[in-house]
Amino acid sequence: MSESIVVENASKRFTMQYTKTIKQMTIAALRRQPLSDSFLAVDDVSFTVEQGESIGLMGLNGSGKSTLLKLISGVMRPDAGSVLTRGRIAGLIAAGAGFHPQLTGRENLFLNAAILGMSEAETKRKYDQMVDFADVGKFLGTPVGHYSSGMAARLGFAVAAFADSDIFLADEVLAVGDRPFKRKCMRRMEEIKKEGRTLFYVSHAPGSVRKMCDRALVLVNGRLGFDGPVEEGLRFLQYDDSETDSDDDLGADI
Ligand SMILES: Nc1ncnc2c1ncn2[C@@H]1O[C@H](COP(=O)(O)OP(=O)(O)OP(=O)(O)O)[C@@H](O)[C@H]1O
Repeated sequence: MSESIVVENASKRFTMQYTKTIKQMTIAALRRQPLSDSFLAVDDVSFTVEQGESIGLMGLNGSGKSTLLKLISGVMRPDAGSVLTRGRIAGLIAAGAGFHPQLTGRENLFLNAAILGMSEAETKRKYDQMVDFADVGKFLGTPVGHYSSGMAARLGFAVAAFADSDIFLADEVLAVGDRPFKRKCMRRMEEIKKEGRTLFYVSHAPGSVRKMCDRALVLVNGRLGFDGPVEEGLRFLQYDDSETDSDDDLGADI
């Protein structure tokens, strides 16, 4: 096996600005209140993923999952440490990310495919599969700015899911999709996994992580609190099966 993702002591710091106007800054300075504060959204995180592994990235809201995914996808750079990836990366990090609101769904499909490194010929070859999967019907000719968040997610996921990639990242894409679409996404991710691609899947739903992933990473306030088997990760998180959310049975029905 070869290494697919190597994250070494990666940290990402964000700054929160408490004051916006000069007046607010002056008042804060006179009161000796801080003008801003910074914190580590990802704090000294290290792990290695082998090609073909399926990772479930879990953790409470605000624990740094999306930020870590952005570091892996290259959308953000770490302030310290390093993030190395091997091969092509595809995935959906946020619904509508990378879409141009004034371009139609069809135009955005070609644009997104090009951003993911697909040639025009490759996109044309996979066009029908992508359009079938997105299933946005007559809205394919409508500007994406008029799409609902679920529709934008469908189109984004469809392009990413059929692009050739070595690493597939999925962050909360399933959060905005309706139930049949979520099920379809889960089935497609199963296929992606079987194709030997590395899967990095952010989820709060134990059922789908159990079904999809062979390893769990759990972030706690930006730090890697757990790295190991999924069941142990769920126990670490203290996720109780009796209070599973509505997405959970999706893991069982695919
Ligand atoms: N661009 C940014 N600027 C400042 N703070 C940010 C930025 N992006 C995220 N944060 C903050 O960093 C922390 C981690 O956010 P992140 O979105 O990575 O968490 P998460 O684990 O994905 O949360 P959730 O489960 O709610 O999606 C949060 O406190 C968030 O407010």
